[in-house]
Amino acid sequence: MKIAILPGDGIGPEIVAQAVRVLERLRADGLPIETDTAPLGGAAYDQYGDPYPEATQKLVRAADAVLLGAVGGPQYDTLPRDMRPERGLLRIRKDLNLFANLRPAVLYPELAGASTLKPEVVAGLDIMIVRELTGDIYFGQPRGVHINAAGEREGFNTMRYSESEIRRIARVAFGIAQKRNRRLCSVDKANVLECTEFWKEIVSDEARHFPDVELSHMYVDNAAMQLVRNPKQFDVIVTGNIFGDILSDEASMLTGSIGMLPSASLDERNKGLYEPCHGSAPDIAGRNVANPLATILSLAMMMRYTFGREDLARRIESAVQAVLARGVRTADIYEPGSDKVSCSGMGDAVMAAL
Ligand SMILES: NC(=O)c1ccc[n+]([C@@H]2O[C@H](COP(=O)([O-])OP(=O)(O)OC[C@H]3O[C@@H](n4cnc5c(N)ncnc54)[C@H](O)[C@@H]3O)[C@@H](O)[C@H]2O)c1
Ligand SMILES: CC(C)[C@H](C(=O)O)[C@@H](O)C(=O)O
Ligand SMILES: [Mg+2]
Repeated sequence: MKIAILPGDGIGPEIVAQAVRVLERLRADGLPIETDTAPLGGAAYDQYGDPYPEATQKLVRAADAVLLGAVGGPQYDTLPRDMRPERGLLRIRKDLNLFANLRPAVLYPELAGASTLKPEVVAGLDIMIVRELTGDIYFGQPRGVHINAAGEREGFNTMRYSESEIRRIARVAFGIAQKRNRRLCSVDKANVLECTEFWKEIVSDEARHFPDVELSHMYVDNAAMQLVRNPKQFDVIVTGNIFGDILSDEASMLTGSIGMLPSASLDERNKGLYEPCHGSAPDIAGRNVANPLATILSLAMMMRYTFGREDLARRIESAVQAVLARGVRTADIYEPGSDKVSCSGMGDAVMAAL
């Protein structure tokens, strides 16, 4: 099992360090893990002048799975676009063909009070957002800023999806729905955007192969509203890159904090990159206060999806649940009366519960 570790920027190194402790425990218990570390994002730009340098490319291409912290920071926001940390992240996703991004929003019962929504609205929540990750307005050409016919500067990006891109993500989402409660909601803006009307047509066509899954469609603006009105109506959501980015951040607050939301980004053969859904949180970086659970839970997803080790995934998830049940909380999920710990303190608690 070759695992590439990319700590990234901001809180990335702090949260990844806690997940690596968990990995090391699994290795000590006999799991044949080989790890190697490389920079991505701003850290890579600082070292190599490239947010996705060759050394990192080599390492991740040879790995079975990648564990990533997060990238980005205000000091990089004025760099030319291709040098920015976020571009490094988009390049690695494209390079490894990680088109299927799974973002499960699961509420641990102990955190019902940490959500900003009423406990009865979120209690028992378990939804899976399947976000297409290598297409859409993120990668469509042309893009840029030019002078238009009226002589004015104009910025533009292009929303684009090919039929095969839609079919393959639809098949992944239907497959996941089959193993859950067999309900799939495809989110689009088919009332306005041709590209997403095409999305809806192709997803509907794929439904023929999955007669046991109930397919519904929803406009993205309504979906944003329904997610906070009655999130438990959803089982699996499938959507494009930009809508999935936004809806998954929204869904994170249903679980108490963005610091709780893990993700898996998979290719056709379940090689994967695993990262928390949140960013590098420059506002709290370097203070040892970030919540490492989304990263630790991403490691659980790695065991499940890339290595087929459901037992180890459950072991990690049970440890997280046990720690939450004991009232251990980082600042983002803190409630009066609970036991407030640092980022590494949360790591200590998870290690003790493993
Ligand atoms: N996958 C990624 O690497 C990724 C994802 C999103 C944003 N970013 C980048 O991160 C930088 C900051 O972006 P942003 O501020 O919009 O989003 P962010 O997710 O980094 O932070 C949003 C808010 O959530 C808090 N937060 C995030 N993760 C947390 C954690 N683990 N524990 C506790 N609190 C946490 C932050 O302190 C902040 O208040 C930008 O450069 C952005 O481009 C990277
Ligand atoms: C940093 C950015 C490129 C990234 C995205 O938009 O996909 C992030 O927001 C995410 O959700 O992983
Ligand atoms: Mg995002």
